[in-house]
Amino acid sequence: MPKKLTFKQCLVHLWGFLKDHRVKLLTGLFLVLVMQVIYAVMPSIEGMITTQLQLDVTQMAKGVPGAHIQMNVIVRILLMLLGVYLIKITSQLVSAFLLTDSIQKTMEDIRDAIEKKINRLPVSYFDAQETGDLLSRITNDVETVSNALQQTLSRVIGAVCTFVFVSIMMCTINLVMTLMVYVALPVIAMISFGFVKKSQPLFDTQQQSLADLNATINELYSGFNEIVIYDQQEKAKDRFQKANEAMRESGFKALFLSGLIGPTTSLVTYVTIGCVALYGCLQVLAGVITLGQLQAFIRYIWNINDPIAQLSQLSNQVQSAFSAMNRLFTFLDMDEVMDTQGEPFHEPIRTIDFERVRFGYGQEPLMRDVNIHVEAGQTIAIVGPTGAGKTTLTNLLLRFYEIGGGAIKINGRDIRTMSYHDLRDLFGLVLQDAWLFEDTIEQNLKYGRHEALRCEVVEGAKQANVHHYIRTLSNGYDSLINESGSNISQGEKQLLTIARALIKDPKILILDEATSSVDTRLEKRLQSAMDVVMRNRTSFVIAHRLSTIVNADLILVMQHGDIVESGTHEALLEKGGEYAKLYNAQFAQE
Ligand SMILES: Nc1ncnc2c1ncn2[C@@H]1O[C@H](COP(=O)(O)OP(=O)(O)OP(=O)(O)O)[C@@H](O)[C@H]1O
Repeated sequence: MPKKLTFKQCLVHLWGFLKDHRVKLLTGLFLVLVMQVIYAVMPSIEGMITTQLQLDVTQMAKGVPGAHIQMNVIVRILLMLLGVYLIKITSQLVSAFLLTDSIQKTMEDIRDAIEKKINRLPVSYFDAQETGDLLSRITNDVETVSNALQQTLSRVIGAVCTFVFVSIMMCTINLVMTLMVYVALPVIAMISFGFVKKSQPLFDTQQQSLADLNATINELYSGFNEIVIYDQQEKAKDRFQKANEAMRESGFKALFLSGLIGPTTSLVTYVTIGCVALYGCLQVLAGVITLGQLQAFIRYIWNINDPIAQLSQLSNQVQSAFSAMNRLFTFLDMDEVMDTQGEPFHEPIRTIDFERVRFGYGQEPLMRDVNIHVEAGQTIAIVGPTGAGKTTLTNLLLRFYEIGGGAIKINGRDIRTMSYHDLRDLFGLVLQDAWLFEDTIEQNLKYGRHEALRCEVVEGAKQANVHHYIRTLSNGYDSLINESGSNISQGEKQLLTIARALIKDPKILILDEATSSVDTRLEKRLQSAMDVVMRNRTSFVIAHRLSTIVNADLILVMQHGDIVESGTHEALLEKGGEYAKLYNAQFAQE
């Protein structure tokens, strides 16, 4: 398991990904700073209007000759306000554009890197991973980091700047009043952070309850028939009600607690404002500060509370962004398989050999001493009970896993000296669990050879007995296969994968015969398609049907990872060993 990264290491990785977009991002963040300076200065400018009015009115009251409301001064202040307001709006727009653009491009780069990484990871990595986990890494984690950069980063920077700039502005007005606010601030911070800390686990429980509720509903629907048949409706109802109740309870507590933050911090703020206003009025009367400054100061008290509330809420988002970054970058740091830069391999197949091959998925050995010799064009049937190692044998041939000892050779050349591309290009796969992707039938058929012409595709489909079926579809070869491939039957899918193998025309074929029961007509179609695809081709067949076994040039009988018997059908039957037992048992069933 790779080591978790520290916060600093995550930031270093992120900085690396930002390389082409750093200037944009930093300019965007600089503009956030400009916005905060303006935000801090605006109340003081507004206060200047009040101060000017107060001055003019006082002079008029005193009967000073020529005293009047100096509209020109007020208009000048208003124009100044308009100017800074325009700068603020422009900064906001430009910074939003720059941040979004740089962050989305960075996320695109990260997603690209993940996609490339997936292709460079050893197959064994995927054994230990849930597909869902990988998907969530690509989608959710990247999204969380993106949101964190887009919103959280600018909000955190904004909040810190507001705090600093507003503090400076308050100090310039009156130090004692600033101190009074600073006494109240820790109380507000404690309330905010305390409530968030208490409510967060409840929000987590609410999320968990929601997941439980969804799982319960999902099960209720998917297992509806079983629930009814086994008369478990009451139990199912109980489970649903419990999950529902748990969700209500945690949701109520979480919302109630977080809802208390606003009123309680406001209460402390109002008390502070009361005290500051009282002291401030005395200062105004004493002529230490102006009325406009007092007005601005009271605005600042509200403004300085904002960052504290924001930071308390953002702390959770920062944490989850850090976890997401950690998962992403730990994944991107994983060891990759190094491809071999060997001589290209373009010769026709003459021989395939397993020489004293040892292998185990973990510490436990599975194969201890596997020896096979195959001549070009032969059909090799691999038989054995479930878990005997049949699939493993073909996985080793494709070099999905590295062997622990011995060698696998093609034409006498160790496959470890070939590049993955050259090696895997030799093979065609027809597996039980036919894999098709969301695209047209033609694209699916051309998967192994993109340059294949339409006529070659049609020829392949004809040989695989699936052309007529494709013709019955409304769009023929351009018909779309949906995401799960559920709009075609299992048997047809298999015929399509056989056609795909025929179109690729590989030198070696690996065929995992279907065990799922298909109707006799389809079985015949499948059988003859398989015969065609195996004809004159070196083929490894994980065999389940007697016909393949009988006609194979070599039958390998596997047990507990090793080959316990090998030979032709007749020879093995005559021997009366494991194969004979297996064959007779199957024959009795047929
Ligand atoms: N990726 C893996 N990681 C760990 N163990 C594995 C892995 N794949 C297979 N095994 C184990 O190796 C042994 C051989 O498995 P393999 O799939 O090769 O058998 P098989 O003969 O093809 O079985 P089946 O007919 O059921 O497909 C089994 O004990 C299996 O549990």
